[in-house]
Amino acid sequence: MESVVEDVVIGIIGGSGLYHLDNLTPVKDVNPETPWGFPSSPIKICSLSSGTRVAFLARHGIGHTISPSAVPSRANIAALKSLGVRAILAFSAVGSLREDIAPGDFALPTQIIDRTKGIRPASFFEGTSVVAHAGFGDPFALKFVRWLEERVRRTLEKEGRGAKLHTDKCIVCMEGPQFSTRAESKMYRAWGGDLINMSVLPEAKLAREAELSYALIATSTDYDSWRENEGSVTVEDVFKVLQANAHTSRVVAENILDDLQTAVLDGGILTEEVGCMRSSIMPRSDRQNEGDRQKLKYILPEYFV
Ligand SMILES: CSC[C@H]1O[C@H](OP(=O)(O)O)[C@H](O)[C@@H]1O
Ligand SMILES: Nc1ncnc2[nH]cnc12
Repeated sequence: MESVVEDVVIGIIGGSGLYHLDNLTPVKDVNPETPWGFPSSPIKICSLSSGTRVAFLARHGIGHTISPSAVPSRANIAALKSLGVRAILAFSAVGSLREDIAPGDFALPTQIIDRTKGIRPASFFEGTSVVAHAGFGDPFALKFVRWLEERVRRTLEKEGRGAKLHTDKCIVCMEGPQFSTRAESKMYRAWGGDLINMSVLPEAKLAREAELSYALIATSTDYDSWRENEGSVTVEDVFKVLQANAHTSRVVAENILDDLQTAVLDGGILTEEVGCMRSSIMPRSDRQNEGDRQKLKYILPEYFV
């Protein structure tokens, strides 16, 4: 197991367009091998000018070589936890299902609709003899999300690009890799979806199982395919906005990470997730396989002694 990287308690997961945080100073790369394999890319430990260090991971690999269905999310979450990370701030390029969420706007979702197709390993307990049912009614760490709201909004205002922050939104996570049909896009709107991506699951579920606080900054790139008389989304549309959104994401990270480090170390924004698996794992039985318990110890050392 990779040893804890001193002082690193925040993990950043960068999505499409956000493959590095080059406004921070690189300290070193680490590449922990977990019981679920290696993460998408080596993890970059980066430092702010204050000395605050964070762990950055590119979800699709540095050269965007991993498609959303093939992202090794279990290895990603386990690797971050093994370094000592306690809160994950993830970024994602998303489609907008609402007129008022324009390309270039940012959003902090609080709910998810799962439209993945069961082909992604979605639990650390899958394939083991240990059964657990993590609570997922509130799929994001709500205290962490609330903490972010004011700070992200202020940063967007200060940056002056006109990007708005939308809160309390519902994100649909689809399988892909193809984009949605027009009928699906309209159906998601009727269901109450506001945003759509291909990445928030199983990432958010695995963070919960590993007792990590997880929040997503959704950066809007397009209007998906629901608008009458408009073309349906293409990668070309997404790319038109991706670089500007990635730049703003780096500015947001740089502006909030010092305060976030303090908040995480205080523990004030972590209270919901820490300890949540204690009541989610089925009681120990002598039928549980010892090898499985050792594997799970990697993410939950308190429960698998
Ligand atoms: C490049 S468009 C579709 C692709 O972009 C998003 O990636 P990420 O969430 O990692 O920013 C979306 O989820 C899809 O994977
Ligand atoms: N319209 C869209 N659908 C799914 N994922 C996306 N990522 C960016 N735009 C998207």
